[in-house]
Amino acid sequence: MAADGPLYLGFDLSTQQLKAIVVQSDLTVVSSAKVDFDQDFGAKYNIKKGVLLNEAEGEVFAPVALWLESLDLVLQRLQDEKTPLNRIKGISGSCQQHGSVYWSHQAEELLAGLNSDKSLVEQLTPAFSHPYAPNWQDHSTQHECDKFEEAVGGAERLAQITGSAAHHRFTGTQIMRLRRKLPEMYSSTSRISLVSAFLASLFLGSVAPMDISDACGMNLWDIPENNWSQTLLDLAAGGSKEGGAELRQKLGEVRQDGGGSMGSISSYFVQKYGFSADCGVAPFTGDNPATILALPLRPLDAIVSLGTSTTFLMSTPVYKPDPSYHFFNHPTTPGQYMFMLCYKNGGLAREKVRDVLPKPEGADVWENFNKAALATPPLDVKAEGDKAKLGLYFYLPEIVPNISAGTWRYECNAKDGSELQEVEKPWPVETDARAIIESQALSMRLRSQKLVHAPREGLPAQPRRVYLVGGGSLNPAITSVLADVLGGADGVYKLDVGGNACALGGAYKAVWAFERAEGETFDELIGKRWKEEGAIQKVGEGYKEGVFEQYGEVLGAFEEMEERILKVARNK
Ligand SMILES: Nc1ncnc2c1ncn2[C@@H]1O[C@H](COP(=O)(O)OP(=O)(O)O)[C@@H](O)[C@H]1O
Ligand SMILES: O=C(CO)[C@@H](O)[C@H](O)COP(=O)(O)O
Repeated sequence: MAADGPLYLGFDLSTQQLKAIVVQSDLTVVSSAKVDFDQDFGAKYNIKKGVLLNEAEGEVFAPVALWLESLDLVLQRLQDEKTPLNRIKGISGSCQQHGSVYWSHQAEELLAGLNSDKSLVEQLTPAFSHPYAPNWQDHSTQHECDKFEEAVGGAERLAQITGSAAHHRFTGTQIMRLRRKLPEMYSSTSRISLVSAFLASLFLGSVAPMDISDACGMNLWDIPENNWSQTLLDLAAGGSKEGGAELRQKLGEVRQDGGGSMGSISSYFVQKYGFSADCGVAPFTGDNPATILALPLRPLDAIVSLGTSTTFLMSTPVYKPDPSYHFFNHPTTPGQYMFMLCYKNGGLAREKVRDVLPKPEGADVWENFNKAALATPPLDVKAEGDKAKLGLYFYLPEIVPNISAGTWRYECNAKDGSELQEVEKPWPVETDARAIIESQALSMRLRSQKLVHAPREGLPAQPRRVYLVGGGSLNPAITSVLADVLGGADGVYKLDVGGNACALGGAYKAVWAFERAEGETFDELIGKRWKEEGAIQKVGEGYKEGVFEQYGEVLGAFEEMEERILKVARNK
């Protein structure tokens, strides 16, 4: 670490962890720390994988107090690492998307008057009108989703307005349901923050405005009009104009600039952890928008984030919304958009398949899963004439396609996907290891095919580079199978920070926010300072002629399998 010069701090408040990462102006990482919610606070808050469940209603939520305690703990851990917090010039971060935090009428006063001799949790509990934040895995809002689509004339139209069809986890539908279920809580709420604005507010000592990219995860922000949708605000607030106006106040302004400073850090952090009083707080954003800031992403590059959720991300100048995926404003660059696919059945679903296999004797819990995945050929086609195997492994109700929990196994002709039929009895558990990764990747390939074109003459349409991030990117078998299906004309790369990509994106956002020259874009500034060497590692050649096409042959059958399952679900 250089002995002087400014440092920047990035956070990631995701489902299972709070991570912090400190970088220099030249983007070198100098320090990091993390709190694992289950390990550090599992017993105290009775959480599993970071959340609490009310299965009867499909509710998934996290205690806000857990996050307050985790923030003090992660800062203490950074201090224990001897991180020179006094040199931190700016803070930003990334947080799980869609979650909402409900502030009470005392919030501003309590945030402004924090005493550094006490902890955040001791002082801020009365600052919230609701002790829980709905989590993105919540699926309690089907009724509200139907109302959102009805209100504007269907899923297609809602996607044109807000960038997405109605989704269970999106904040507008969550607010609408909570207002109906807990009217007193709603009326004693002064402000509602997304998780990103909540964490920024703690640092700012005042409720922070929402971020222009994260606001697109609510089904309330009209992207083409660049304003809240009055129709949707009115609906979420119970159907009246007065209700809609009140909700607009609770949500507050959306900050249009992803950079700059929103103000300096609260004296609580200066006194308790030795931050400089000049340290500034930049807007925080969602974890997926921050992931596309972890490296200079070029058009046709794709990022696959293998966290608790699996997401597929691309940056694009064209706004082409569709009900089966999401568009968000880009977190730093006006006129650019982020394309996203999001799956609930990501890391946890792969763990379920892993746990059916015999437990490995060594320390690597993934050993047997990986052996099985790599020993199985693509689609389990071992010889000419073998049927291709396709499965769906939804341990939680899925987002796209909107299918309830279940597992399905089908076979079809490997040459053209014809003669698709459900298999009578499950195939060996070893086959599932490769099939679940293939299934997740086929879904991404199917839904992103309209956004990609041939990177070079003579190649089929596919991404140029595929970057893998998140916990699952540490796994060589998962990365290899994903690469077989998705291609990637210039190879498949893993970000060397593994599970820390969005925290790093948050830290880079802070660098740009405070060091940008007049008019300098994020990509210009980061592009100049980012060195490929040491930041990314090539983990696969990507496009494999023959194998890529083999998966292409069954893409139609995969889509048909989903449609058949959806039809059965609809007729139930
Ligand atoms: N070696 C590994 N192989 C496969 N999956 C892994 C490995 N290490 C971590 N994971 C997965 O990564 C997930 C957590 O990823 P992370 O990006 O830290 O999550 P989040 O940001 O959602 O909290 C876990 O659910 C776990 O399944
Ligand atoms: O719901 C979404 C995106 O729409 C999730 O991607 C969440 O943003 C949380 O992600 P993790 O990082 O915890 O997996």
